[in-house]
Amino acid sequence: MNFFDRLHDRIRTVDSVVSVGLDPDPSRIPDHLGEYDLPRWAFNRRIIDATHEHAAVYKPNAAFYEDPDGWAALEETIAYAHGKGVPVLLDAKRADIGNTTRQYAQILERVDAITVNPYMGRDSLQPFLADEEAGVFVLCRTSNPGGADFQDLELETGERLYERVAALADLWNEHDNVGLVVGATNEDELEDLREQVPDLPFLVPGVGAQGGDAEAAVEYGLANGVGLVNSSRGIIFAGEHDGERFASASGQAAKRLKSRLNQYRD
Ligand SMILES: O=c1ccn([C@@H]2O[C@H](COP(=O)(O)O)[C@@H](O)[C@H]2O)c(=O)[nH]1
Repeated sequence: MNFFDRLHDRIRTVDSVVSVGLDPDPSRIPDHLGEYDLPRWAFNRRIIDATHEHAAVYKPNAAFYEDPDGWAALEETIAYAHGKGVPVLLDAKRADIGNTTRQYAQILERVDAITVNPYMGRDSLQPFLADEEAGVFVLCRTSNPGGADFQDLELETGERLYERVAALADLWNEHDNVGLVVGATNEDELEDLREQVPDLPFLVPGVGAQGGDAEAAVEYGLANGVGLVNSSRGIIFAGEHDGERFASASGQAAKRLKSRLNQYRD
């Protein structure tokens, strides 16, 4: 079954478009979890237990797992999320030349969806796009301040670079498996892109810690009711100073975000 059909079902089941970002910064994990072999996994397990009823997906960012214990923590996290029935979107921003990108795409055997970087062009994304079951979210207009440096450049045609990316991603969507990453911090661009590509679901990061606009994220992020609004630190570190009660604080934060976003859903 296609990722976006699975996501549609998941959104209906939990009545939520919240993507819970699993970015377990080791410097912020509660001290008492330090006694575990894999503190990041111990942390994520508790976060998943507390948030899964509100999570449309989990979005681990690969940056927080790129060391031997990290890979192990990520494997456990993916299996546990799947055990709870929650799809996993790996935020890895992948793509490279042919043989390398084919290797990168192997990860789709273990996760449901991935973020990719379009900068190297279509061939660098081909093995991801060819996987009909997986969701492929193409970076389009990112939430960071420097996102404008390249993405807002005006091309000879008069389009912005991010608009060209959206147009190409729409063409690459032969298997209905492509979405865009568009930050909640860019309200005008969100609106512009929704008009340009009405059928592509967006992954919208940047609400919560980055201060993006939750209403715009929902209004423009969803295509036919399908799309994702991500918060990572705002959920998983909501109870950073609550000691052993950190996980229940994250559950409450996920529930609050779900309710807030649901106000704006049709
Ligand atoms: O444009 C982008 C693309 C990806 N991200 C990622 O989303 C989360 C956001 O974390 P918060 O703690 O909610 O700010 C993180 O993994 C980023 O790498 C993004 O923020 N913006």
